[in-house]
Amino acid sequence: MQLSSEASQRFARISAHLHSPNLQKMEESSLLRRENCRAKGGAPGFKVAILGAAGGIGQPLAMLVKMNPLVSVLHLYDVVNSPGVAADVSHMDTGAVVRGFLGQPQLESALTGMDLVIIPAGVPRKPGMTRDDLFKINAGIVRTLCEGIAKCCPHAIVNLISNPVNSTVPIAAEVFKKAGTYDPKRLLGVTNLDAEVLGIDPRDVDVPVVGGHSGVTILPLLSQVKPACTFTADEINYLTDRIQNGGTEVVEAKAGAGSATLSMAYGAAKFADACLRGLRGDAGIVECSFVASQVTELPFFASKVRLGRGGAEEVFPLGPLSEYERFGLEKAKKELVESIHKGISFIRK
Ligand SMILES: NC(=O)c1ccc[n+]([C@@H]2O[C@H](COP(=O)([O-])OP(=O)(O)OC[C@H]3O[C@@H](n4cnc5c(N)ncnc54)[C@H](O)[C@@H]3O)[C@@H](O)[C@H]2O)c1
Ligand SMILES: O=C(O)C[C@H](O)C(=O)O
Repeated sequence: MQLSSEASQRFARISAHLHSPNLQKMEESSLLRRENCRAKGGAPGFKVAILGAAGGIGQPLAMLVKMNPLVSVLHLYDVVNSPGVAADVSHMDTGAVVRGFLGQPQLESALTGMDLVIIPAGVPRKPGMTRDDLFKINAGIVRTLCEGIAKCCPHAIVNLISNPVNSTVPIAAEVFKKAGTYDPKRLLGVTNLDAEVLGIDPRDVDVPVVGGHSGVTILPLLSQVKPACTFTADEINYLTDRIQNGGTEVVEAKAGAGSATLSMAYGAAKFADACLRGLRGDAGIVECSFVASQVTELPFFASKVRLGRGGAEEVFPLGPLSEYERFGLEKAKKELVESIHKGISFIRK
């Protein structure tokens, strides 16, 4: 086939590149150039690491974060399979430079220089288990990963997904306190999935879901729903139960194959995007998250927070509660105090 002169020149240029003796150096320099590229709109791109990136949440989350124009570098870390996930995701034609890191020896390289670290590492529930049943395995995983964060990217914002969140966030806080790097504004438990099981189009409704992330600690404030509407007592009981047990519904439906992964990856990607827009300095970024808090007498609590350059820069109070919600709040706090104490004493023991 006779190539046109322009096509043959282009072919010659590509062939010269592919056969160039310093191809690897050229590729690295182009990756470095992209790494420092400006995100859309001229702001610097952010560097994000996912720890547990080969998991049921980690893989779709990696894909969704790779699609985020605010991300210039994406590090995918796991103890298995992360090089393959990185190779796969790197073929997406979006801006972020993707690298894979495998196992403890590569944890520090995965973390160094990161702006945001998302942690879905750890085992999920099987039917009949509570999230607290995951503590004995996941507590140690979260401790080790957070020790790496304290050493390699102490100023990164941390999005903690690993359950039991009501205990893993206190664990992370204690690790950071021991390392002298603790900034309560930069440690956020991911609980936004709870608000998306209302059974109505979540794009049309906003309900603050406060407290924690397990059973009765998940407290939807239906009296504060926007747009405003009133529910009957039966509807309030039904909706509250659906939201508190949304995760368990998925665990039972998956019948041993795990818990929410695709919906969690979506929720976590949205939450990470909110954190990055806050880091960029956007105003009015408000999400619910399990954070260090003075909203109640407990040291940690989930409520609406305003995300900014410093992380959760403002923690909002609960606002007016119905009698049903005040009762639910006392039940939530009773369980939460135990979970928080369990996390803290795991490190302080
Ligand atoms: N916060 C929430 O709303 C929410 C929602 C869903 C799931 N979860 C929790 O997220 C966690 C992950 O769930 P999943 O379905 O993705 O599980 P999964 O088993 O599919 O994936 C977990 C991944 O973590 C990795 N991993 C294990 N030990 C590790 C370590 N030391 N360092 C790095 N990676 C490690 C595994 O290799 C695996 O790839 C579970 O604890 C689950 O309960 C939380
Ligand atoms: O339910 C689980 O165990 C996973 C997660 O916490 C969820 O709410 O989906």
